[in-house]
Amino acid sequence: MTQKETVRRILQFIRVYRIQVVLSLILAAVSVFLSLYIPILFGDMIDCIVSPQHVNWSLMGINGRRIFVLIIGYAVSTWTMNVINNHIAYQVVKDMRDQVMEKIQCLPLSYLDQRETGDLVQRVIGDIDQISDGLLLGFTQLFTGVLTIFATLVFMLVKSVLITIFVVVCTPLSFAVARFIASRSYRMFRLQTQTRGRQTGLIDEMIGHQKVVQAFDHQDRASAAFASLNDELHAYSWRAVFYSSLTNPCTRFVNGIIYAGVLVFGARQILAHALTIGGLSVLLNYSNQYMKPFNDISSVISELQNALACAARVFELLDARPESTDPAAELSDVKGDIAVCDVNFSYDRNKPLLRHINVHANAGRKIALVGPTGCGKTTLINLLMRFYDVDAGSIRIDGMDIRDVSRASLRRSFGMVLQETWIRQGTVRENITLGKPDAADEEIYAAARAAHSYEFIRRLPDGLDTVLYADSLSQGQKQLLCITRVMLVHPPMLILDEATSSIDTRTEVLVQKAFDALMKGRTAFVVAHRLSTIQNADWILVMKDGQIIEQGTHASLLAEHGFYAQLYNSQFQA
Ligand SMILES: Nc1ncnc2c1ncn2[C@@H]1O[C@H](COP(=O)(O)OP(=O)(O)OP(=O)(O)O)[C@@H](O)[C@H]1O
Repeated sequence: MTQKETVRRILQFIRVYRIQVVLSLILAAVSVFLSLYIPILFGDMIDCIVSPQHVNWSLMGINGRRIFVLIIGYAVSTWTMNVINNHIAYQVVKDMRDQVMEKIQCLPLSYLDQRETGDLVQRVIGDIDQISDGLLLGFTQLFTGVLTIFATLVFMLVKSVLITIFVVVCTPLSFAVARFIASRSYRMFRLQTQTRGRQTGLIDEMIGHQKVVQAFDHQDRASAAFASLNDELHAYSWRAVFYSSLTNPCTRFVNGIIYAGVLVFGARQILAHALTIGGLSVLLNYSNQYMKPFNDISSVISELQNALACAARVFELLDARPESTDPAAELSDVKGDIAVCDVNFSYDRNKPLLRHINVHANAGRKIALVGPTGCGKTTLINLLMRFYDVDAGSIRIDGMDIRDVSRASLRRSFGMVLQETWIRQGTVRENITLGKPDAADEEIYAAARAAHSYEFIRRLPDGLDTVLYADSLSQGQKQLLCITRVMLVHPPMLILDEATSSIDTRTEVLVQKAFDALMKGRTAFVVAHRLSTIQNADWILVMKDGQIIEQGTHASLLAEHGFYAQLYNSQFQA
């Protein structure tokens, strides 16, 4: 996305608040005008001192009162402008975040799968915050900065054309000096950071791998390398400090020269009666402040560049293609007859994964999927839930192609318990009733009893009202809670990813019992990691490299002495 396009998109978000934007711009103009007009009144006050013996007190009083009113006006306009700007930035960012969150809900899983979660979180939180900061600075500093520069020039021109030209001509000198020093100190600071990084790496290596260092008698060489890095660091640090501490005195020196020049030119104009002493004080004041908006703008520009880059990332997410449209037909009164007919699928067109998968699960049957890691078990589950669409073939439930019914009704018909248990922050009740928010306590308890979680829920300090956090429960308890959650909604079909590796034996027995209870009378696909738990499955599919290489019951597969028998024996022996 080009920068122009990004700016156009940001402006679309801002356009909604155009009244506030116009108000903010008017207030910015007022505050700039007042901030520049106040020095003129001070100049007029100086001119009230006609001679050491003669001061025009009445005019001074009038000007004093004017200054008082203008200062209050300046304070009020600046404050109001800041409040409005904050409001606009907050609202724009809120609208953006709402749109992004809405978008994430309707993105296909393939989009989310292909991206790092951290990167997406960064776009929603960090990038949008950066846009907010950029907008705020853009409104408050960029516009006022540009306006201040032009208004100062006009105000100066009115007072003295000659002095204005002098200040404008000398301004680049001050910039050149600041830039020269900044580029040198930046280079040194960068070298200093790099060297510090190398030094940290060396220390980490020496401490973290002390045994290896000693074993290879490497201490002396490591110490010498450390000392040389220390010398380098000292040299760079010294130069960095030297250059950076030069910035202030040098720019002050150049500004001082400009100031002195204005004074000399001004004195000559006073002698020629082309300027008053008050007028000169105004010009001195302006020349002193003329540089400030330039510095503000240069820092705002880098901030704005950053905000634009962040905005481009956010818009890229907003422009991602949503899931294909959903048919209106609903999957209802599901009996649970699942047929996977000659399905082919791949995440990457060049790497075929599932090939010619055929499975038929009659209603109420328990189908186990086994096979080595990466063979495609989870992928088949992803297709059943229509997180991805098949490339060829079809998946039918009670004879209906799952592409002809809404995704929501399809997913509602499946109960899913995955290895990665998802417990959200909230009470036990909120966690269990995720799929049925209006469930009565009796229903919840009945589900909990059936899922063997009743006992541990009862022992929690506030029972169903206990608030859960990420680490409140053990892995096994989390799994029991997830089973209870599914038990409560009575789905006709199940997808279970058996995870028993990090559960103690007693809880494992409970989880197994809970799974058995859950599966009673329901069609279930079980991804099995331990073959001991699926011996009673009605049908076992053995997958390898994206294909079903064997299928049958536990006994028939063992009798085949094939891959399953090999897997079973290896686990059994282990
Ligand atoms: N979202 C994805 N995008 C691209 N490739 C993927 C994606 N998910 C899985 N894969 C790849 O597809 C192959 C099958 O993965 P899958 O998760 O289905 O295997 P699995 O049999 O469930 O393995 P495990 O037992 O380890 O869970 C693997 O090579 C995996 O790297």
